[in-house]
Amino acid sequence: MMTRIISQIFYGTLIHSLSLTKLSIIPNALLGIDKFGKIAFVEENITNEQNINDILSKWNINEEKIIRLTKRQFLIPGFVDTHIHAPQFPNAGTGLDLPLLEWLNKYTFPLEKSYSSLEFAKNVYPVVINNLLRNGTTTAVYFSTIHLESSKYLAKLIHEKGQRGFLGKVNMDRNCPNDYIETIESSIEDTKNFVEYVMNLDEKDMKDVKGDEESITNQVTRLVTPIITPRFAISCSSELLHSLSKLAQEYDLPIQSHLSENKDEIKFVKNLFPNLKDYTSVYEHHNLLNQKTIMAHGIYLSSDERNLIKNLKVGISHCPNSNFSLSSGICDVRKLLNDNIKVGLGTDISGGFGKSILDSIRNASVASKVIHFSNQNDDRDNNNKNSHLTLPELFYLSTMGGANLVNLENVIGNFEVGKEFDALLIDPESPQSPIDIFDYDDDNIERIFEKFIFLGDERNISRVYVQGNFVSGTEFK
Ligand SMILES: Nc1nc2[nH]cnc2c(=O)[nH]1
Ligand SMILES: [Zn+2]
Repeated sequence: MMTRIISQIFYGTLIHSLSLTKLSIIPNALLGIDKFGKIAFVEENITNEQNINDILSKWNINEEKIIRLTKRQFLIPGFVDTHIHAPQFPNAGTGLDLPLLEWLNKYTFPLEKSYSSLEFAKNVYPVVINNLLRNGTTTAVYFSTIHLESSKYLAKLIHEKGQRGFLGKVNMDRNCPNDYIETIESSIEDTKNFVEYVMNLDEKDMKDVKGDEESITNQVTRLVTPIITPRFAISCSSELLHSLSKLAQEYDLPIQSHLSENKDEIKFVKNLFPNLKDYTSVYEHHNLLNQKTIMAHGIYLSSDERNLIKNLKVGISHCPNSNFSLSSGICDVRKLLNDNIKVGLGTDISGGFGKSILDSIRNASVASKVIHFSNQNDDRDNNNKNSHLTLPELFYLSTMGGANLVNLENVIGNFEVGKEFDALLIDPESPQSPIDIFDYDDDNIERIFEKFIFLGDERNISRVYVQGNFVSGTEFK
């Protein structure tokens, strides 16, 4: 007897990653979602109405639950932004004339301190989440500021708007302005308060699911998770770093920070921790590196540091727009991948000015080509191991790569049966679409997908789903 209740079906083309190099395009697929937002089935090559009807009756579904995609529309998994500063949104697109440490002091800290006012936060944060959802970011790994009330408000908003989010209250107790700094005691106390508040946000949803008869096989994941967030080694005392690592262990939480982004930053860290071997060792020494840690940037890592990162299963968030915009440098992602290090993409707003992961993909492509031709002379015989990132690789990084960083590789990132449905319905022919399609394209869906990745924008993202829920886009009539 088939008891599982199917709440929605899509009929059309699916595009997703099966591995770093394997992009899968499935035309004429029927994808069913159950009432928990999980993918119940994917049937391939369904080319006639009889086949559709057979599946509908097998699952006891009524025809009205089918959303039929047009010939050129397709579904892709939602994008994962593995590094974004929500409070820096008002600065996006401005202040890109200075390198990191000067940029922080002149532009970033003065903006972030404004979030001591909840009213200020209320004017910014809804815009941030709406904007990201519109751009197809179904999961975001956020920094907020040091402020407890504004950070709680942001967590509640992510939850209400139905985005999947990892949110950290920022911790910093040194080398920052007098009016934007915490004591170690307030930092820890506020972080505990924040963590407990966020953990309770999803309680109700989890209970609703638990109360259901099918709950044992159908547990869904929580949508909003707190993440421990020492800003970076420069702005945290050793004592604070130790206390934060204890907190992460006590609550079994992920951790995020910045690592090896800028040469002056690396020198400063060396001065602050002269007895530790390198920047990565500073975080390791304080027990902050494990498989739940996400470090942004990692541009100047030595092979020893890469080894440590690989062995401890730390993920690197590659934020190429920010790396170009703050003149930080170019991260050699190919080298990280060759070392089997987990990599995802991030926007790093407002170090980077692009709000969409499509922008990160494009900048990651350019960055990898620049690295490739600057390496060409040394590595002529080793072309494959050092080549630029391909389209399947870039797409993997933006979806499955991000899922790996947040340890949700079994929950989101592609359309495997049993995963939760975080997805985007892409319409290359939407009104005002920036994509031109010609007869020459011959309805080749792979070409149209590639055009979306390099030319498309939010106008092509017609509908956005998180855990099966419609969270942004246009309603179907
Ligand atoms: N890009 C970036 N790097 C940082 N390092 C410490 N804080 C920041 C920040 O806000 N942005
Ligand atoms: Zn950052």
